[in-house]
Order: sequence, then structure tokens, then C-alpha cells
Amino acid sequence: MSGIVVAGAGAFGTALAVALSGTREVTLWGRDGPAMARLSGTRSNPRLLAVPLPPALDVTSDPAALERADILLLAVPAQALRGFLADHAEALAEKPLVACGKGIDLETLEGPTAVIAHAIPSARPLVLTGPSFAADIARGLPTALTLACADPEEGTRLQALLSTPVLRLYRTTDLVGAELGGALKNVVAIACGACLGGGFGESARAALLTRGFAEMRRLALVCGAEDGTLMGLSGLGDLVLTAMSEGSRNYRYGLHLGRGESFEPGVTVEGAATALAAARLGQRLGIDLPVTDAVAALVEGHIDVGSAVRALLDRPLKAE
Ligand SMILES: NC(=O)C1=CN([C@@H]2O[C@H](COP(=O)(O)OP(=O)(O)OC[C@H]3O[C@@H](n4cnc5c(N)ncnc54)[C@H](OP(=O)(O)O)[C@@H]3O)[C@@H](O)[C@H]2O)C=CC1
Ligand SMILES: O=C(CO)COP(=O)(O)O
Repeated sequence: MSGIVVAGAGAFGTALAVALSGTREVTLWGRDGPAMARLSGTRSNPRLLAVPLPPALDVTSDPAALERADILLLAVPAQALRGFLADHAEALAEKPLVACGKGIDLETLEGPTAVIAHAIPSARPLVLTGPSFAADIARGLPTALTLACADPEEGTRLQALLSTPVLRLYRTTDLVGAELGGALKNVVAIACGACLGGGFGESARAALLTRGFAEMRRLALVCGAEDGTLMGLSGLGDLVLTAMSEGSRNYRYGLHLGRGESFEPGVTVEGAATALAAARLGQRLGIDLPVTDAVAALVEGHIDVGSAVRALLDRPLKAE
């Protein structure tokens, strides 16, 4: 039996560990010793209330667990991934590292697989992504995700290992498409939330979702993604979930921006930093990303939602 370690004991890491625990040997690793001790004692994570941790799930903050792992699921936020890898480079060498975070690193403008490749060249990066709220996965509700792996044989092996009767993984070799779909949909979800929060209505939200998706594809294709991946679970699928539901933190953050309200501090909102990163990437590559640029300006407080909408409507008329 392969030992799976989920690194990052937030909502998503805990949900994945709960879902996979039972028939597999699973350890949930978190960096905060006292918090992990509490988790182990109460068998419950405050970030994922109402779902008890199964008795078989091992919970630890001991870095030796990372070294013992046969495969690691990295469920840390995108802006923390480089730091996490630097802290544990030796322990993670030569292992399959499955990036579960959704974002673009703001400093390097890289997605998680390039971040992994630069930090630990001997590791084998994979991506697990797609439409899935942590609470749904933890409660055992049916979910379908994309697993991207450059090596088809390893991808097939890990697809079987990480699938369960209710967690259905589809495989691809398109790492770039999978990671960019997951990262960029958060930016569009913020735009959609801001649209609703600003009182612009559901028709405008549908327009933003569609034009935002066109931007996602435009940027991803130039970065080397396959269009079919963007049209699948990790792109369109996750965009539909995130841009339409108050279960999404990115969407809720957008709603608050639209209403001119501040958002709960400390909540992970990947799309905020990723909007800035994607806007810079677009400039560097010469790609027109008006929705992304508007979200970046909103996040930085340079404009309000009214001006963002006016700027989008004032653009020259064009073919679809
Ligand atoms: N929540 C969801 O429904 C889903 C989330 N995701 C993605 O998963 C990723 C994580 O999100 P989520 O779990 O919800 O976020 P949370 O805010 O719930 O948790 C983030 C976790 O990452 C840990 N962490 C942060 N920095 C480091 C570090 N340098 N080293 C080790 N651990 C670190 C935090 O530890 P500490 O508490 O000590 O700061 C915390 O346990 C995001 O990219 C998100 O987009 C994907 C699908 C669904
Ligand atoms: O990625 C997610 C759903 O697939 C979770 O979205 P949020 O990070 O916006 O909550």
C-alpha cells in the first residue's frame, strides 16, 4: 500500500485526507504543532466543521512524515508553495508531488508545476484540480476532478490510487492547461461576484463569465495549454462552480468588493494575487486580458466596480 501524505491542513488538505483515508494509508501533515495536536485530540478541523476525521487518519506536524511519504498532495495556497518547498526540499526530492493549490506565483509568474520543477528538480510534479468544494469532498458527495501527469503510465497509476467510489479522477498529460484553468477561474469568479455585489445583475454576470472564460483560454493557449483541458473539469467546470456559488471564497470576496465592503481577514482568496500575476503575464506576453486587468485594479483599490464596468463597456466593438 502506498503511503499518501497530504501536506497543508487547511480546508482542502483536510477534505482530501478524509476522502482518501480508509482503504489507503493517509497522513495529514500541518506545520503548526499545537494546531495539529488539537486536531488529533478533537478529530475535527475548525476550517472544516461538521466533518469528523476518520479514526484511521494519521495527523501530525512531524516533518519526518514528509520524508516517509510515497506520494504527497500539496494543499498549501499558491503563494505559500515556494516557501513550503524550500523548507522541505530534501525530504521531497524524487517524489511525486501533486499540486492541489490553484494560483500563479506572484513573484515568479509561474504555476505550481514550474515552481516545483525549479525548487526540487528531481521531484515529479502533478496537478489535481477541478470543481470541488472542500466540504463536499469531505462529506463524500460525488465529485469529479482532473489529474494531470506528464508521464501517462504514472498518471494512470495515480489516477487509480487517488480515485474512490465517489471521487472520480479524469487524467490528462496537460499540466499547464490543468493548473491554469484552476488558477484563472478564481479571477473570473471575483469579477462575477463583484458584478453581482455592485448590482449589475445576472445577465452581466453571464457576460463576464463567458468573456472571462475567453480570456482564460487565450492566456492558457499561449502558455502551451491544450484547449480541450480548458473546456473540461479544470477550466469550464471549475469556473461554473466558482463563479456561480456563494460557497466560493473568491466569489464572496468579489461580492464584498462590489458592495464596497471589506472581506473577512485571513481567508484564503487565491484569485486576488493571481489576478495581479495574470495581468502581468498578459502584459509580458502581449495578450489582451480586460477582465483580468479590471479585477487586478479592483483588488489593488485603483478603481471601483462602477468604473470597471464602464471601462469594459467602453471598449471598441469587436467580433466574438
Ligand atoms: N477550500 C476548497 O474548497 C478548495 C481549495 N482548493 C485550493 O487548495 C489550496 C488551499 O486552500 P484551503 O485549504 O482551502 O486554504 P485554507 O486557508 O483552509 O488552509 C491553508 C493551509 O495552508 C497552510 N499553509 C500556508 N502556508 C504554509 C506553508 N508555508 N507551509 C505549510 N503549510 C502552509 C495553512 O497553515 P496555517 O494554518 O499554519 O497558516 C493552512 O493549513 C488553495 O490553493 C485553494 O485554491 C482547491 C479546491 C477546493
Ligand atoms: O476551488 C474551489 C472550488 O473548485 C474553491 O473555491 P474558493 O477557493 O473560491 O472557495
